[in-house]
Amino acid sequence: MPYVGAVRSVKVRVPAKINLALHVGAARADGYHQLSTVFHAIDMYDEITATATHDGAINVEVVDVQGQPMPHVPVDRTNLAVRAAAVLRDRLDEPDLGVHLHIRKTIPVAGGMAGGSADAAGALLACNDVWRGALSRDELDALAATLGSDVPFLLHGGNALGAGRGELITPVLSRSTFHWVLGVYAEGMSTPAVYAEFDRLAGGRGVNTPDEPRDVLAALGSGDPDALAVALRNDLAPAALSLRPELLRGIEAAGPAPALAAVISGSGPTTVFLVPDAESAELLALDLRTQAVFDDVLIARGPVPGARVVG
Ligand SMILES: C[C@@](CO)(OP(=O)(O)O)[C@H](O)COP(=O)(O)OP(=O)(O)OC[C@H]1O[C@@H](n2ccc(N)nc2=O)[C@H](O)[C@@H]1O
Ligand SMILES: Nc1ncnc2c1ncn2[C@@H]1O[C@H](COP(=O)(O)OP(=O)(O)O)[C@@H](O)[C@H]1O
Repeated sequence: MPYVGAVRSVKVRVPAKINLALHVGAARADGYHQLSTVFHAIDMYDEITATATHDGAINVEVVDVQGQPMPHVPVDRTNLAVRAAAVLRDRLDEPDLGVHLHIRKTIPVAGGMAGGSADAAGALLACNDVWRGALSRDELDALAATLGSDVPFLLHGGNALGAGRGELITPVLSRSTFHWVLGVYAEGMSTPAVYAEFDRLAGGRGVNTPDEPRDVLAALGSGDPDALAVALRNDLAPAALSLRPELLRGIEAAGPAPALAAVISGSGPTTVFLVPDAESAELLALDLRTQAVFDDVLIARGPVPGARVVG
């Protein structure tokens, strides 16, 4: 039965992620790499507003924090939020359902922080609500995994261990809030290109089963930022640096203090600095802005919950 009723809007807020550990195995037969990763959601959000329509069309408008259009983000059916709405509509078997999606982006595009995946997770949740689809969280999880390896985590948020290609997630508790400074670049990096460079550098020597990031899990359990600092690891970093050697300047920009550690997030290029507290974050951000190594410097903390309806 087609949806009939008053026009409704639902707004969803979805966080960015960073990878506290990204252990990468060899490429699988399906082309994906086996991962053992620890996802960590931070308080940097995209907002997705879904407004139900009755014309069977799914369209999207994407603006930045100032409300300006973002010409580099596709607005056709390749937009991950549009794909998410279409996949949900197929699952509901309601071809007449339509929706207008308005995305306000804060998460850097192609920055290794899963901005597109966040929008897909947000669109799933918003459309399920606005279309009164009533799919359960488990059913949304199954759809999320078909949209991208990072999408299930963005529905859940917090900290989670990611297995398989990253889509099989197990929540992990942490004892405290961690403070981060983010070095953001205007020019993003392609995730498939970074994985391909990882394969080229590995020369066929990649391990089949990446080891579990026990040090990161223990550091989350203890809540100790010093322990987390020595445990951070990203196996894709050499590949990202090989494709963009200038990222090294950013990694080294913080000097010995107050940053505890620096790591590239996911496939890059965003570089994240772990600091002991909020005051250190302000100090480091000021220093990095003065050095002008990055196009933008932001402060964040985590973990935070995943996709949530906010209005
Ligand atoms: C590297 C990571 C780390 O969390 O994040 P980003 O840097 O993209 O944010 C992820 O593995 C990215 O996940 P996601 O961006 O969802 O990737 P997908 O859409 O599933 O896949 C895009 C492409 O990335 C490669 N890919 C992705 C995941 C994986 N485990 N192995 C891969 O080889 C494949 O080439 C695939 O075709
Ligand atoms: N809603 C969206 N937001 C951002 N990028 C999107 C979106 N939909 C599709 N894309 C495409 O996905 C690519 C990867 O974007 P993103 O998810 O932000 O990066 P990453 O995989 O590094 O976390 C972009 O280059 C863009 O062309």
